[in-house]
Amino acid sequence: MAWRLPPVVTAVGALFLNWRLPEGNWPRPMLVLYCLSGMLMMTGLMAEHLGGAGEGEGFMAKGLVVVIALVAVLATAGARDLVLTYGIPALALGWVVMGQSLSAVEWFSALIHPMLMAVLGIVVAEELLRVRLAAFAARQELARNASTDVLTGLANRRAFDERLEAEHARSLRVGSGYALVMTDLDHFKHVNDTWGHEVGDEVLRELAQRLVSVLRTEDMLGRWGGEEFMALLPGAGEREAMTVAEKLRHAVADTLFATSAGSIPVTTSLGVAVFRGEQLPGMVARRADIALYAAKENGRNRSETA
Ligand SMILES: Nc1nc2c(ncn2[C@@H]2O[C@H](COP(=O)(O)OP(=O)(O)OP(=O)(O)O)[C@@H](O)[C@H]2O)c(=O)[nH]1
Repeated sequence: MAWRLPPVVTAVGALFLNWRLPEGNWPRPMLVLYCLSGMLMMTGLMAEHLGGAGEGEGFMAKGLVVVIALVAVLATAGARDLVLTYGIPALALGWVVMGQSLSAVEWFSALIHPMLMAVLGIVVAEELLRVRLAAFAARQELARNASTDVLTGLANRRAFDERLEAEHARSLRVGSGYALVMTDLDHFKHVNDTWGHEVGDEVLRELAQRLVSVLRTEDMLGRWGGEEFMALLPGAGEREAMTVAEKLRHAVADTLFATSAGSIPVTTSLGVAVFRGEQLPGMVARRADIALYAAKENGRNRSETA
């Protein structure tokens, strides 16, 4: 009874804490304590059994089931806690065994199984942790790929739309507002036709970097279509958005693009639209598109506002 009481007390304690402090910092230390008390219970039952005064093997088997369940939960966090929860009971057991006048063979047979289990448990726990971390990293990578444009590394259309919808909803709710700046390369077909698609791709990558370097951290740039990019400027009004559009335009036009085919002059046209309480974000984007069309019509390498 004395051996079985500590795991019960810690289990009840965990339930109590879960009730009183659901957001507290207690689950991990409590789990370690829970596991340690279970391991000590098992050690105690084994020691008594070895000393001849013990409860039968049936009790040990039941205790073992409890211990396996506890350790399995703790093992998912790696070997760190297991070294403690295995180590202390193993030392206690060694101490008990040494205190008895046993032959070397009896010593060995008493200690070999717990020791073997401890080593195996620690190895398995580390391996489990490694597998779990690898699976987590793979999931993160998958999520990143699903929202990233492969060529430029920018947010793809899907990821941009998600952010735009969130910003639009926020603007409708609290009136914060935002602006969209749509950017399109001028005569990009000519770049592809003259220097090839590879060089066209190099231009797109360099363009993405230059545009990002102009924007603030809270802004977002996404690849909207083939050679179209869209910037979302939270909280921006028309004047501010036009200033940003001009900065973007200069960042492209003022310095030649260094490509594998040599230095190429590149320009962009930009269309600006500011949120005006439209019901759908697509309506704002549509106005940015119309402004961009006007910029193309008015001679390219310029910014226009809707
Ligand atoms: N290299 C490369 N080219 C692309 C990509 N996506 C779209 N394009 C090209 O972008 C060009 C767009 O051509 P147009 O729509 O005629 O526009 P433009 O030549 O830029 O002319 P304006 O927009 O009117 O100034 C086409 O040649 C497409 O093949 C891409 O990922 N890589």
